Amino acid sequence: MRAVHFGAGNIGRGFIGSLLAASGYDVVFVDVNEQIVRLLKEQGEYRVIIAGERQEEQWVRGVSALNSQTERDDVIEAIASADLVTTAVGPHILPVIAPVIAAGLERRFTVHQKPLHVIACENMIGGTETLKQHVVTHLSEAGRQLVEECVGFLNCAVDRIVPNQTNDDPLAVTVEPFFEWAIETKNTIGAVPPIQGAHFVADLGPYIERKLFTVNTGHALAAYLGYQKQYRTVQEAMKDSGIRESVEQALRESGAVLVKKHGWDEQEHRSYIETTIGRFTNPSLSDDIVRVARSPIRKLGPNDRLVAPAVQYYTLFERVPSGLVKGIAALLLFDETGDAEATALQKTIEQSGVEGALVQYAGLDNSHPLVVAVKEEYAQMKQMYSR
Ligand SMILES: NC(=O)c1ccc[n+]([C@@H]2O[C@H](COP(=O)([O-])OP(=O)(O)OC[C@H]3O[C@@H](n4cnc5c(N)ncnc54)[C@H](O)[C@@H]3O)[C@@H](O)[C@H]2O)c1
Ligand SMILES: O=P(O)(O)OC[C@@H](O)[C@@H](O)[C@H](O)[C@H](O)CO
Repeated sequence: MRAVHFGAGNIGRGFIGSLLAASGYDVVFVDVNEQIVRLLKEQGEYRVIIAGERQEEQWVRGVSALNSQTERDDVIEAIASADLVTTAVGPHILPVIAPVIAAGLERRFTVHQKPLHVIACENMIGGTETLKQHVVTHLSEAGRQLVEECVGFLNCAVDRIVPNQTNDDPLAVTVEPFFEWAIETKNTIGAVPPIQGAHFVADLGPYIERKLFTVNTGHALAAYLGYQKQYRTVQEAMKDSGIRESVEQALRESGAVLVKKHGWDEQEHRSYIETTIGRFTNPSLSDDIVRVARSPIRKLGPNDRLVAPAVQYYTLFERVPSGLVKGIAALLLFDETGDAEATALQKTIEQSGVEGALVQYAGLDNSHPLVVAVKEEYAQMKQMYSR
């Protein structure tokens, strides 16, 4: 079996590539990072270090790599003969890789019409569906028809904390022990792709929301509040009792939504939250706040980790969720100059105010009670944390 995986970064090497190789796939990584591509080609293997109480190492073997910019034709051929195409590139890169995936599919259809599955492993609701929409715009009419018959685009939820890191060996990647990969079976063509350790579910909705609105919501609170208090890592921020209490408050709020909406068992969900907080405090990991806080405009989106649970909480319980509001206000204060979205967000706030940013990026009506609450919280925080 052959898998073509776009994005040989943290989650690509540290999670998806490792699980696919363990499942018997020859993994071909596709990336634009020249050094990583060269080393993967030269070495054909890399190390995953599992940072638990004991450090364990796993070797991922039998891998190769291609550069999507300079070896486009080879990427097309690899897709033509693949059984699985996966991605972990970041939501904003999906439209960038869509043309080469479409070209690979067109090439494939001229040779054979065997089933293929595509799975985008990004932190977003409907990630693979979004990728499909981008891919389809680059296909011929015949290609579009064949995609419906032969290519299963499967949404998924992917969970493993893999911090940014610099290692002596640039291919080695340190990961947390926990992982979860839930894949929706709805659009499979024939049998589900054999992936050891993945969890196949008929309806991904409850799983992606549980993950995004717990792990990523809590992470966002820790990162944006931690940034204001000038901590460097999530682990440092979580030692601050005020921040930890805000994280817990936000997760009680998003948890109330998840339990009511999806029928998750309340006790089970409480223990899911506890496990999540334990993961944030893992002393063997050092996760930069700036990584977790990255791309604040995306994270302020109406379907993302802060605004979606906050709006749903307000709709279900007719109360403003104070923890989530703190997270949104702190996000609006995130002004890291190395982050292009943070810079753009600060510019919008300068020009249109907090209200303008919430209308533009979060899709909120300016009369929504959340807008009022976020504005108040933002003003207080700005005063408290002004540097
Ligand atoms: N790191 C985590 O803890 C984690 C966990 C779960 C999900 N995710 C999700 O996985 C995705 C990737 O995150 P990450 O942390 O691995 O990021 P990353 O920056 O470490 O990796 C992204 C990789 O994509 C590559 N890339 C960029 N443009 C490309 C292109 N045009 N073609 C091919 N490759 C390209 C980059 O060079 C990089 O190697 C994101 O959607 C993220 O939300 C991350
Ligand atoms: O990848 P992002 O930018 O959507 O979110 C940052 C982190 O919260 C995220 O990468 C987590 O580490 C990951 O989602 C854990 O599974």
